[in-house]
Amino acid sequence: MKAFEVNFDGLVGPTHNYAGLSVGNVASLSNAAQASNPKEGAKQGLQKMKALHDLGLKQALLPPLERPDVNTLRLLGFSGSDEQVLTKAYQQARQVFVATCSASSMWTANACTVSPSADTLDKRVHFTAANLSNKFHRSIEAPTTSRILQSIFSNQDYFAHHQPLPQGDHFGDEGAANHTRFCTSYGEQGVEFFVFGKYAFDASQPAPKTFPARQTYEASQAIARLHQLRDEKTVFAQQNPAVIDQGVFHNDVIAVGNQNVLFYHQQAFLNTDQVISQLKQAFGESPFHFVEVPTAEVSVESAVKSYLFNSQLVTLENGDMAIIAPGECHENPEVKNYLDALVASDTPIKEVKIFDVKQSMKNGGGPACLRQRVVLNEQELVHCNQHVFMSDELFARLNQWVDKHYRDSLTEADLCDPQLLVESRQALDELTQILQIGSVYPFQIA
Ligand SMILES: NCCC[C@H](NC(=O)CCC(=O)O)C(=O)O
Repeated sequence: MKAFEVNFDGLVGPTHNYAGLSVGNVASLSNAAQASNPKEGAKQGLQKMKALHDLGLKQALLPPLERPDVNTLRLLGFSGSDEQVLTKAYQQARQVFVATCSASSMWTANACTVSPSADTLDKRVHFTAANLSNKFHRSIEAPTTSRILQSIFSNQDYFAHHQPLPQGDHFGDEGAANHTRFCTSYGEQGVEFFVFGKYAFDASQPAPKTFPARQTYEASQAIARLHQLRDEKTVFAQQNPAVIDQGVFHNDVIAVGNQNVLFYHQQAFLNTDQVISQLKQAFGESPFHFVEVPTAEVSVESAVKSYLFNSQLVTLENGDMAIIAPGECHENPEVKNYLDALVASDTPIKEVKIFDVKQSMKNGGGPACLRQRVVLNEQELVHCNQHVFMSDELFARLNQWVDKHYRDSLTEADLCDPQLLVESRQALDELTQILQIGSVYPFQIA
């Protein structure tokens, strides 16, 4: 049966902000406390979604989470009216407060790991919302993310949902940012590739020294078990700890794959030769393209600054592949030269399309972070919520919705403005109606 890769982009939320919350993520720390522009952020994201839709790709979206997260603040002992909860938290525990305001749900690559039905033993599409244990501000995302995923993919004949892995460092799971699927065509059995940062239960193994390894080997193994993947079609690889210490906090900051192409930096993996031979063996006879970017042409520093590898690698209608890259890739001469040479060389990657997603980039999220890939066959496609799919009408409707509800400047002090909470809840309530996803937010189900 014919199958498609659907990109579910995260919509930038009405309280999009820069709080400097992610140690190990260079952009997040260096832009801390700058004023953000939620309206511009949402529109940049919508432009990218519309452009991919116009290219003939299947494009959908996931709504942002409610922030500030008043419920979490209540769990932490702040009480009274919602307004009082915000004020007390801001005054008494400012850093805790800003963590509950994070823009981070927009990076839907981290929302979950998805295994297409062609790869799973029960032939259902499997979803596990990521526990995002390594960062407090992200560890509070999973419950609402799960509700949203279950609402969009509700038919249990086709879709299986697992609970997030247990919280805590040992099973730290960052979702699809550390997971890639290779295949000849999307509907056929593929190879699932899990990249982890460290072994949680074996301290004798190599691990980064300065910055945290967010994804563990044991978490990746657990996801593969839950998703009923075949051993011979699953490959686990360790990220090079040295690049984690240079700001490569997820594998998707240093590698991206699509169909039979792995585009990666020379220093991405701990044992590259072994990774290549395991992937070849799991993939079988069909041709596989390893497009390795040498350090001599693009340094790790340039890769981290430009987010070259945090591009989307997509298959166009004519079968060629295109890189959907952030504008920063054309501002960096090393990276621009590399890309110019790449599209002229003999690989399936024939085009580079540049997008301005600066509002996201300032928090360390490029085009790849902004999307969750869900491979769906024709039947699965008709059994999921149709109202989250991009169309000319939805694009126009969401731009109007952003114009109506979003501010164009937000500072830390604004985040405890009770009026902002009211505005955001109105916006999200309306959004759930536009997307017809039912009541998913804590303020709707309390
Ligand atoms: N896949 C991209 C994720 C980026 C995300 N940034 C953040 O959470 C920064 C938020 C802030 O600093 O306000 C992270 O590091 O997990």
